[in-house]
Amino acid sequence: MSSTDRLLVVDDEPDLRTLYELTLLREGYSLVSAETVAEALALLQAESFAAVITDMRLPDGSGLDLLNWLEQQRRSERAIVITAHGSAENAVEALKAGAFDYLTKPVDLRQFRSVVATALGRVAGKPAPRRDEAAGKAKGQALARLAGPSAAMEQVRELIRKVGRSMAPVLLQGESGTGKELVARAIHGEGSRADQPFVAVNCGAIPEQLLEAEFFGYRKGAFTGANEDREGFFQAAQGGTLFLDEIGDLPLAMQSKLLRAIQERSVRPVGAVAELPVNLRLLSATHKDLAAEVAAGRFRQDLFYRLNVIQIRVPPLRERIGDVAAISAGLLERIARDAGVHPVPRLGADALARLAAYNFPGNVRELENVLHRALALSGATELCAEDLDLPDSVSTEDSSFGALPAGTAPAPLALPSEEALPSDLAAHLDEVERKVLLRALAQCRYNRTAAGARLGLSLRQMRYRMARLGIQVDDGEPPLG
Ligand SMILES: Nc1ncnc2c1ncn2[C@@H]1O[C@H](COP(=O)(O)OP(=O)(O)OP(=O)(O)O)[C@@H](O)[C@H]1O
Repeated sequence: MSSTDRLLVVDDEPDLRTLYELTLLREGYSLVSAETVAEALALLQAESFAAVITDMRLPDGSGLDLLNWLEQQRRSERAIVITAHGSAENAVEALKAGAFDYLTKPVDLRQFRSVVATALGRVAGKPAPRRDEAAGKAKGQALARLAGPSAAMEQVRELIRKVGRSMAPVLLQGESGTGKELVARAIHGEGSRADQPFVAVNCGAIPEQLLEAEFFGYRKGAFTGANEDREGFFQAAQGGTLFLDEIGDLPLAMQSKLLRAIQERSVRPVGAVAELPVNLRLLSATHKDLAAEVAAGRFRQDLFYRLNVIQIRVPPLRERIGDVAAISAGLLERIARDAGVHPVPRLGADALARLAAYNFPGNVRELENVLHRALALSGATELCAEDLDLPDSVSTEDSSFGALPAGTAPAPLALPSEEALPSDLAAHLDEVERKVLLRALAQCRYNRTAAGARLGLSLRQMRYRMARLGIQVDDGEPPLG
């Protein structure tokens, strides 16, 4: 038994201590117990542990005292805090104070085993850490992709490294296209579960009536068309990270169900009788001001509180325009590689100056689109300002375009002012979207995945949009009707 398997359990109730001890011993850990903060500190001073599992309420203080001590001493122990049932404040407080994760009383032993295993980078029931070469390589990749030398980006990367070490929920706030999903991937990549699944969901892209089935899965026969059991996003992300993008778009009814799943750490598939335990890290993102949404009654305060344990603001590109050169270099390399273009084109000095003078309402995604188009149209090894085809100026009022959902913000966004206003905006936008989808599909030989990728959409999002607009395409075949 190596010292990496040694645990410290702190609880003043003898029965609970015995229960935890038996459970952990059966999993193959060695452990020591303490009844008070003072005893625990004495043990911590004498040796180091892989993890500390502590009750929140202790006779001579609180679990937070231990957390603060671990933090001050820069100790490497991961802390798991056990809080009273229904005490969201305690759980959130513990996570903010640096706890790796928390459990609520009465402790579900399956959950207990799984949370401890996660803290130790193991899979419950299996003694050896399940980390392989490939995972090692995946770790840090997204963080490395997050380019930009600005102080703002450096701060974001620093926060990612820090929060990567715990299971605390993180809310990413930022305009559309600023890189929130990339930040989420980087947090996942920095964590102990980088080799487990990362599931990204665009909450705004799922029709309301399908939300529950998509999130929690369903059982065969639960509704017409449910011909087989299907797992939901929660089950797919089991052991890893679930990233809920555009969380502000979730309807209130679904917000309640999500809150319940977070509190209970279990989900019930539509049509199922039993709950399934889930153990995952929840990251969410929004371009909205969620606090204002709460004030307006459109977002549940208790859910906001649960999601917003740690907040990372991803600043708009115009606030860190000095990042444009470094981000462009990385993007050009990727675009050229995907397109099989050699050598990778450079940006000329005039092109860089042009980019630096633009205010990028669509942020990094817009920059990516601009470079995509420039590379496709130019063919030269050095791109000049003209190849970028940027509008002369975009006033800051136009930056509301930055808030358009993913994939609907072509670059650059300037509406021809002479064009007559549509009498039915929704129908007009549907028509625009239909045309864009059809064009992308045609350009990608009717391959939905490739067409989706061109528009910044996943295959799932692409399917929803196509179904909504009645576009029927089988991969590789032109549309029917
Ligand atoms: N700092 C960066 N360095 C390199 N590439 C970046 C950076 N930030 C964003 N990108 C790239 O820009 C594109 C848009 O980023 P991403 O999808 O993460 O934005 P988002 O904020 O999640 O957008 P939305 O809110 O619309 O979903 C992606 O291709 C991403 O890889």
